[in-house]
Amino acid sequence: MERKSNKPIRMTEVCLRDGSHALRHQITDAQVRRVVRELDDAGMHYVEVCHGDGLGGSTLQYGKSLINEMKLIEAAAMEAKRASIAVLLIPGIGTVHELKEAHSLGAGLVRVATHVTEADVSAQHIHFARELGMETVGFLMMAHMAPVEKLVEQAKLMESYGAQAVYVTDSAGALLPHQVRERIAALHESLKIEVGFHAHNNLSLAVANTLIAIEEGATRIDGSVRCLGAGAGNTQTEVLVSVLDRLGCDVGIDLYKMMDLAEDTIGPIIPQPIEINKGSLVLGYAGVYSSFLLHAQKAAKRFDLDARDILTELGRRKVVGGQEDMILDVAAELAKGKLGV
Ligand SMILES: C[C@H](O)CC(=O)C(=O)O
Ligand SMILES: [Mn+2]
Repeated sequence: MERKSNKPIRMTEVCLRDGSHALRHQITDAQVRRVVRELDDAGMHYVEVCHGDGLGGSTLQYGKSLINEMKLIEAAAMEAKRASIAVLLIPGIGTVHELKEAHSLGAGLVRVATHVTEADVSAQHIHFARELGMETVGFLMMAHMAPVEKLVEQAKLMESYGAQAVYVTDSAGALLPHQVRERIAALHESLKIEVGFHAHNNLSLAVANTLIAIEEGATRIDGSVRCLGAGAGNTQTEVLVSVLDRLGCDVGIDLYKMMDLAEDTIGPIIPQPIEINKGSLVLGYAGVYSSFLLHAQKAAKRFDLDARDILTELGRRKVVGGQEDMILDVAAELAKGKLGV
């Protein structure tokens, strides 16, 4: 495979963070321990562990965690011999206090996540993480909502604050292949630091888009084993590793071990198939944050509505991560017949 970067590809497994959405944040420490142990043994580079909405996300608004994420981070760090434990932090949801605690328990990398046009709110957290000595990465969410020039501008801000890599984050699984190509190419050209890509599979494009990202120079790549992530899940790790292997690109991850983990360890944890169904498809089609799916389905039940109508209206309003309260507002308005469907 032709790649614009000659740096090694390093993968982050997100099933224990993005997958937390799909599991309604009910992950146990025993599950975390087993998954981390097996990922570590398979050669995974980074394993992200925390609430689905990042540090501090366990709230009524985002969903309460069964087990305190700090306990999960500590358990993960105890199991990982080679892999680095990563956490995600959305400034405002998580604070520097939680970051400090996560670091003291063994987290080695933080991804500071903001909406794609709001990189400026990441400055304090990026600086703080660098002072702690953590590997520090910027994560620009809902990347389909900004034109290429804006994305480059925002990524450069994160670079100037000290980020060591910046991700294009396709939170809604809405980016089309040519849009991934132009975004990653522009960042690879404009930044001195590494570029990453995080996909959601709502339009069944996650693996294909990830391959394009790698061709265009992305070297930090996210996957979720068995697609365990929000919406239709992420780039399926074991599938990506297989395809990369077929393309002659060795990422140093043991394929059979990943397959066994997907089948024997993750399979029994998943309460419902993570698939492209009418709900997750609408996420990608309408450009809605993937973690809104289960909240919208719950609201649809409560107000006797079709979740697709709620999601479509949220997409029309260009709602972004952090505006989860809008899901109930929109559902209530639809139920009162205030909005046409
Ligand atoms: C907090 C979000 O779930 C982060 C993420 O994985 C995304 O935007 O996608
Ligand atoms: Mn995600």
